[in-house]
Amino acid sequence: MTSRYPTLLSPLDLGHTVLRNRVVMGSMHTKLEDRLSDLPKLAAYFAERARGGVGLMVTGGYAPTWRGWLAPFASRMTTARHADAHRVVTDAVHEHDGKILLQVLHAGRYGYHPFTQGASNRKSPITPFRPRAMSTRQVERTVHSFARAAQLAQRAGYDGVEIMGSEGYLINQFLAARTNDRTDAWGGSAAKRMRFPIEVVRRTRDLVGDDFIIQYRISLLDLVDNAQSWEETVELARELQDAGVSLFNTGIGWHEARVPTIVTSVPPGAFAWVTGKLRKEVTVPVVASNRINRPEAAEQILAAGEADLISMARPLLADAEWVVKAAEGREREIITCIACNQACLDHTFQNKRATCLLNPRSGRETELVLLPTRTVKNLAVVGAGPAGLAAAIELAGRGHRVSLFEASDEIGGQFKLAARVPGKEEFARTLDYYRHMIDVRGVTLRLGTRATAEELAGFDEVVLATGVRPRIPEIPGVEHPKVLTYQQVIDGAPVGDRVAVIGAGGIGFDVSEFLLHEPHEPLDDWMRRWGVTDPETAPGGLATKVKVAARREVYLVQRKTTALGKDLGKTTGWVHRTTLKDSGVTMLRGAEYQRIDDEGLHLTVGEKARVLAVDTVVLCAGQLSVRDLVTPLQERGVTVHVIGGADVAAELDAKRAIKQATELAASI
Ligand SMILES: Cc1cc2nc3c(=O)[nH]c(=O)nc-3n(C[C@H](O)[C@H](O)[C@H](O)COP(=O)(O)OP(=O)(O)OC[C@H]3O[C@@H](n4cnc5c(N)ncnc54)[C@H](O)[C@@H]3O)c2cc1C
Ligand SMILES: Cc1cc2nc3c(=O)[nH]c(=O)nc-3n(C[C@H](O)[C@H](O)[C@H](O)COP(=O)(O)O)c2cc1C
Ligand code: SF4
Repeated sequence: MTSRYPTLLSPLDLGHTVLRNRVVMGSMHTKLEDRLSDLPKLAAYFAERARGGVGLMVTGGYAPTWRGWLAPFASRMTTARHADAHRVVTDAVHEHDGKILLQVLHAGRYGYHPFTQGASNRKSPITPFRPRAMSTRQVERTVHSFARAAQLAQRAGYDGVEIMGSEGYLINQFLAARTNDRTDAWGGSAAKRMRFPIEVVRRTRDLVGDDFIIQYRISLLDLVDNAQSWEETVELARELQDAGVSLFNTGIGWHEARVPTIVTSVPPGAFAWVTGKLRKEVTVPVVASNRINRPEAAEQILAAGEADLISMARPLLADAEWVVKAAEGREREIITCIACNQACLDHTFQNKRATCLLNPRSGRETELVLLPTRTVKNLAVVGAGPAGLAAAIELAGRGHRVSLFEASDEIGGQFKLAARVPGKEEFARTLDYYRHMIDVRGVTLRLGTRATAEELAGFDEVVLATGVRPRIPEIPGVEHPKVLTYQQVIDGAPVGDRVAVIGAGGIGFDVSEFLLHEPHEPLDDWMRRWGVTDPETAPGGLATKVKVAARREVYLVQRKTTALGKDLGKTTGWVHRTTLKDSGVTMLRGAEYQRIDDEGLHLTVGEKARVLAVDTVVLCAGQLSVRDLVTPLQERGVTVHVIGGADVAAELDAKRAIKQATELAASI
């Protein structure tokens, strides 16, 4: 059978070694790196991906000195003891013919601790700690520490290292005038600012010899002011190549940049063009990165000559078998990363282990194990939202006989609504995956069937995943025809030009986006809206933002006095807030609702009475669990498990729903 992905799945000869395909698993700090005692779990995590066919993997960032830590006691590679402990990881990967690089990352002023050092003492806007400027001697020692970390990685059995030169960490802090005001040999001109990474690579190559991969993650778009020009980036790349780099990986945007680079609303493949620009300037292979999650897209980027390899970080967190599924023509079985960040990057910021919303086994390979069942049961799952879908396919995967009841004529529940929100279009892939897996695993799907206690009583056990319904707040006039629930709006009910959205949780934000913008925004429009441009025309690729005309006048209102959107994800909330602000949405907090009538929504904000003269009021005021089958089933003596929104009606919590479903499936 000829592959649909001839380039993606073709080997790449690096001279001293051959990569079995063009798929790179990008670096992700999962928190399993931080303690040596967790390395067997990290080994299992990488082993699954090596078994799944990934060509080359990169670990999360390891600091080359303790001052270079991302956070106190985070991962570092500084002693022979560390190196020897890593054998378990490299052996596990090699056993499955994979290859793995250790990422060396010095956080510089991004270190979240009081002992940070930087090229200068300029504080970053995203951490509370002011770094100390390194002395000339400290700079030299730090250069050596990078090379020493690489040497230790070699001792540990790694196939190479990735040197982290992007996202605003120490290396960028040397490269950019905005963070380097040194007057010694390491600053003062573009050439002197480049010296640090060039020396790092040169000394690393000297210590590790020729037969060891040095991948350098180069910042192609800094997306901050006073950053590198494209000429400087090209000059740097050429110097690094001469110093011994084997491959270039792409880095996009410093962490302090106010341009989204990895969230769902970033169009897939958004930055491949800039990797393509670099590819024309160097002779070593280059890797495209960020928001590439499907095999067709990866193949297209390679076929267009924009890159030699494709990095996927979160997509391979979501599905360890991504490569083998693509190779075998089982694309619809791929759990496609939807770039929600909810269980990966948001966890990192909460100091929790990274996993995946869609795949709770990820990062817990040795802990959440779904084995074939010894006692086949006849099970009913009620509700085909994320909780019921995950429960049904995982139970069937273990060998149980599963019937899945869904009252409506489509699967998806609330998640189906999410997929219609502009910027969340990819959520539809999740539903396609479940639709397909229902067939693959032989689940009996009964659409358009509202399950009753009588028919459910015949099953061995029942999983209730009946989800949530919108909560209707007690506001006089709430029954006025201009009032709609979020569900009615997203289902297509007519909405006027001026709208008040009651409730500024995740759904309130999403409904506002739904009312303001068209889905499937073209890449060019997205770039203009966020001020992303060709770095040849503006240093760092940062241009002035262009406003997009909003389709409606929207008021987003909440009772709470806290900032709107405060409870949205740490890594995604600011994107939603900025989008709505840029679209002219009026945000009101501390509102007391008085009534709704022909005039509009009457409220008081502080002591002041106001009328929002709107045509439509949309209720996004929370949800209630649907649990009407619990008692009738229990009265019949049926074993009932309640999961997902039916258990706890939390907003935007498919993560909890799917995790609970998968854990339940492992236990029945
Ligand atoms: C606009 C919007 C955006 C969202 N965005 C996100 C997001 O970005 N991230 C996130 O994590 N979450 C998001 N969510 C929330 C997420 O969709 C829910 O947390 C999730 O769907 C809850 O899953 P569930 O399976 O428990 O319930 P539901 O999705 O409510 O599904 C329950 C299903 O049960 C069916 N049912 C009920 N009673 C019966 C019965 N007696 N017989 C048969 N079927 C029955 C219903 O028809 C429904 O299909 C969003 C929700 C909305 C509305
Ligand atoms: C949980 C998490 C941790 C990450 N840690 C690192 C890291 O340690 N070093 C690094 O270079 N990039 C890190 N990244 C960024 C990824 O390498 C990658 O650039 C980003 O996720 C976008 O690519 P993707 O869409 O393929 O996931 C991390 C990303 C996530 C989600
Ligand atoms: S949690 Fe969301 S962003 Fe992270 S890997 Fe899973 S689907 Fe992708």
